[in-house]
Amino acid sequence: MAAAVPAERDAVARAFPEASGRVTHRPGIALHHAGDGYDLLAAGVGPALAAASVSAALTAAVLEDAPYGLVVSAGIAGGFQPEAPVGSLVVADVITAADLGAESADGFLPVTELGFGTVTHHPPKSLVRTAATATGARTGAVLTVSTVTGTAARAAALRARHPRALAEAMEGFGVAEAAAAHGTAVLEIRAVSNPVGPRDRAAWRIGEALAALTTAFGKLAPALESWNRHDQ
Ligand SMILES: O=C(O)c1cccc(C(=O)CC[C@H]2O[C@@H](n3cnc4c(=O)[nH]cnc43)[C@H](O)[C@@H]2O)c1
Repeated sequence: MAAAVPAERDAVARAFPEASGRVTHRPGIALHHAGDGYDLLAAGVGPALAAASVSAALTAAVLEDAPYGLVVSAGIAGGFQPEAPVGSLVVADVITAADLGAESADGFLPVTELGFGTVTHHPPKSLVRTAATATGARTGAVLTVSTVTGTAARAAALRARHPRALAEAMEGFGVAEAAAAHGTAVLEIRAVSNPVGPRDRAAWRIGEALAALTTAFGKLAPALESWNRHDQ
């Protein structure tokens, strides 16, 4: 599981009360072992550091002959209103880099329209279903942005480009790129701490979202045990 910051990682860790608290250091990362085969990583804020950290974890695991079967990007997020209210959970059926591209007179052009790379990753459908059923999360697109939305105009523009967007956060696409490079399945689950829209940091309900994340992982971890990645 890759969160951005230690507070998010520790919220997930609270869903594993029997965990030893053992920490393994590998180049560039610290892996907190939660038991049941889960390692928890504070991968950093933003898609670039998240990708670098997750890639380091995946590579270290392969070199130790214990490759991961799944990477989960998890944390708090902004929720598009009214579909994703504060305190609710969102599981991504599409992980999209929303600001990876170029501006033009005709509007935003994703890098794919410039002839490069990708802007979307699709977690396995059966995994999304399993996670959403277990946690009660809504499913939809989760956007990855490098700039937190701070105006109603920007929120509206993102929704116009991504009508299925339920949430925005800053790491999912980076985590998914690293997972894809290693041929590992990815899932993104987010607890909504604030509405996407005019910046009002004082209104972020971080404690409520972190508690929702703990509850979600308490249900998600056992559900993932039975998930079969070939049943997509
Ligand atoms: O200040 C704290 O106590 C605290 C505890 C946990 C997390 C934080 C963060 O600031 C996490 C940053 C992280 O959250 C995601 N996020 C949350 N809301 C949004 C949003 O509206 N737009 C984009 N990203 C959002 C994001 O993934 C950040 O990395 C603080």
